[in-house]
Amino acid sequence: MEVYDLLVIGAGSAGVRLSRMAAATGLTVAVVEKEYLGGTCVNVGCVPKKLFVYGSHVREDIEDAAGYGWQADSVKFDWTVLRRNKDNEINRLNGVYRNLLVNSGVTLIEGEASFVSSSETEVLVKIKSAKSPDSHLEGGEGTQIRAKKVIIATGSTPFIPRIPGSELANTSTDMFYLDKLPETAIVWGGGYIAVEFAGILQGLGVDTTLVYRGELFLRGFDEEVRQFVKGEIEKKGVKLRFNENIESLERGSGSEVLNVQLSSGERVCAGMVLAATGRVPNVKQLDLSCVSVQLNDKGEVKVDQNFRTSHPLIYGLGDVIGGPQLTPVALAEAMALLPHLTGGSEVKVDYDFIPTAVFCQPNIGTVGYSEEQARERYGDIAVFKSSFRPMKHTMTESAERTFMKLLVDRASDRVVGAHMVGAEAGEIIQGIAVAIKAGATKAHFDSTIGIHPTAAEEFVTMRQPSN
Ligand SMILES: Cc1cc2nc3c(=O)[nH]c(=O)nc-3n(C[C@H](O)[C@H](O)[C@H](O)COP(=O)(O)OP(=O)(O)OC[C@H]3O[C@@H](n4cnc5c(N)ncnc54)[C@H](O)[C@@H]3O)c2cc1C
Ligand SMILES: NC(=O)c1ccc[n+]([C@@H]2O[C@H](COP(=O)([O-])OP(=O)(O)OC[C@H]3O[C@@H](n4cnc5c(N)ncnc54)[C@H](O)[C@@H]3O)[C@@H](O)[C@H]2O)c1
Repeated sequence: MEVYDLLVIGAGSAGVRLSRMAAATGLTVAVVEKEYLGGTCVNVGCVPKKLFVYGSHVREDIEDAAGYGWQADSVKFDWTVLRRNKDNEINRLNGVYRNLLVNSGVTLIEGEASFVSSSETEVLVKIKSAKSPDSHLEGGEGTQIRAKKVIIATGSTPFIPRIPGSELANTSTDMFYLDKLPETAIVWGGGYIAVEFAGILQGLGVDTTLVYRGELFLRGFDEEVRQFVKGEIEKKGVKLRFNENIESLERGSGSEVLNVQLSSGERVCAGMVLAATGRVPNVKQLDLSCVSVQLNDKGEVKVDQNFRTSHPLIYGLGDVIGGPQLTPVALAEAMALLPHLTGGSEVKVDYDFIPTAVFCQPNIGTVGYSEEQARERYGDIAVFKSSFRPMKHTMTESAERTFMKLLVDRASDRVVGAHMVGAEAGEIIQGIAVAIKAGATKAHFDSTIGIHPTAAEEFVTMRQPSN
């Protein structure tokens, strides 16, 4: 039996990047994948989600067109077309990932991996599920693989709180494969997935209510951003119920409707409940106890700063080790681990100033500290902000507004946070993130000439602090 230099478990964002980069250095690499190439991001995450966001926004684009003289009298939406075109695009991407791996010389193994045992020099892994008949992948039921090093890159999976009837709830994964859309939906949760899917569903014509147990959703984001987003989402027609939770679900007799018991005592009906209540690391099927890999108190694979687990030959990367659950972070971790495996010069992942976007409608783009965090860290903070009607909507009926905010450490003049809620906020904040990461000061922002007429130019023209 061949002994691979490296066996990667999981062909998601982290696993694919690591395996092909490692194979390019001449190591013999195998990757085991149980479900789909590209992992969560490509199949049931970032990519199809963003396609759905685009799809759902078309409704507003059509409404806005009237202000510019375009008449669209007969407008119809067909979910099956959106879903099918999305599926085709994801299939295309699966093929791209397959080619990337194969062309890099990586051996693809289809199946679910679990640990068997280890010695001082090798780890033994077995493949549980059988290979599908039309698969071009190697492996199959009972295959055992030996490797000098193993990488756990198994990602995470949706978590649904245990309540009576929780099996009736859908997860974000289910949302990508629905046969039809319901007329009404309750989105349960207040994080990224909840606000993104509330926007998608409402935009596609589903009467949507978001139920969140806390005071205000998007915990951890800048308080004013959260308040602003609340207002904007409400304008789009999503009903927001905060300080509310779901206690049980029950199928209504003879109907497709669910009866939903809320913590306030009210009982409501919905065609669907989407549990957007967080994710848990994929570790259950790995039989980690066979190799004494330890988990932390959140059930994530515990690693040191070089991504090594408690076992010297086993490493962890991406969602399964906790930290920010974002694809670019998983990729950065893979690139930082590579030199440890290949003897290259050290690369560290810098977890400060990671930019992120929430693809609610309008988008949030953010980098650096919230005002609350910045005050705690730096003390004296100058706050620059602006809220305005975007130029596009001076000619439409839309009431959508844009919000921007810069936070400056008064002692050093360094910009330590930039936040935006508005169209293409993610696109705009990516550029600002480079400046902030490079240590740009407010003086640098002020001396940068704007691009006119854009919304983004506001970031270099805010002169008067609000405090
Ligand atoms: C709905 C949704 C939207 C998202 N949107 C964004 C976004 O817009 N931007 C962003 O940056 N991030 C987004 N994310 C997060 C992003 O998808 C993850 O952070 C990223 O995919 C993590 O990569 P990973 O390699 O750690 O894990 P994954 O991509 O999940 O890959 C893990 C792979 O391991 C496989 N696997 C698991 N166990 C085994 C086993 N025992 N044997 C073999 N294979 C196994 C899985 O099938 C999977 O393919 C989103 C997530 C979700 C759920
Ligand atoms: N645009 C993006 O980059 C993007 C998009 C989607 C997801 N993601 C990543 O995926 C991760 C997971 O997303 P998510 O939205 O599922 O998780 P999350 O952690 O962001 O939000 C989970 C929500 O569920 C609520 N919740 C948890 N347990 C609950 C319970 N028992 N009862 C009621 N409510 C409960 C929490 O209060 C929280 O509001 C995110 O943290 C993010 O890193 C990123």
